[in-house]
Amino acid sequence: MNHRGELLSLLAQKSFALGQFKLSSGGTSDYYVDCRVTTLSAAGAHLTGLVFLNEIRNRGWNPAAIGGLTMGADPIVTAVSIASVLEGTGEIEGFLVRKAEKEHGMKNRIEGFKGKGSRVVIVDDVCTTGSSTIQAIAAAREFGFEVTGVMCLVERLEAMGRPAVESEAGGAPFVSVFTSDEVRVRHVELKGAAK
Ligand SMILES: O=P(O)(O)OC[C@H]1O[C@H](OP(=O)(O)OP(=O)(O)O)[C@H](O)[C@@H]1O
Ligand SMILES: O=C(O)c1cc(=O)[nH]c(=O)[nH]1
Repeated sequence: MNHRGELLSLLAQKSFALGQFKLSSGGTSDYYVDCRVTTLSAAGAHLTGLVFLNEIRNRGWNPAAIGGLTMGADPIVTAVSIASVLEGTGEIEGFLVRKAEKEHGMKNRIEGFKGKGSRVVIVDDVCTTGSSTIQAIAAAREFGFEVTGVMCLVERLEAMGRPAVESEAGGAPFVSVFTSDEVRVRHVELKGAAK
């Protein structure tokens, strides 16, 4: 199995759950993808870094940095920056966007990489309404980054967040690695095989 297939299986096994869940937007859903269980696992972090890096390179984006809204983006950002060193394809720095500006110290909203004018990729683990991704894009632009692409690990198509994200991205492509439907199908397949 390739890295993308392995990552899909991990998400399906570790992160996907059926049930009644309240979402960040205030909506409800009959399923949830707790991506952090995957992106913070040793194997999942490794695969996440490789799969995102591969997508970034295949699209020819060549960003100076990758970043996103804490905390869904946190493990993805670190995984990609480490993978960029290990793969020797050119280093990609990391930054995180706080939900609100820090009130003491340097009073930062953006933590980590601070190369104003640099090309960056914005990431999140899940895109539902797109509100979190949109906040990260807006904060990155306000800081002085140029957003060259936007990525999420799992896109929940039924929530129809894509048009809003694409509008905020202003022409930068929005790429999802998986749809939640793909994760659900793999989850059901693996459950069936385990019986
Ligand atoms: O597309 P949206 O409607 O914004 O929903 C998706 C967001 O929800 C989750 O974060 P959450 O708000 O639970 O916060 P957390 O990362 O701090 O746990 C997830 O990590 C995404 O960032
Ligand atoms: O919309 C959300 O809050 C959300 C959905 C989901 O499946 N996973 C997640 O981490 N957040």
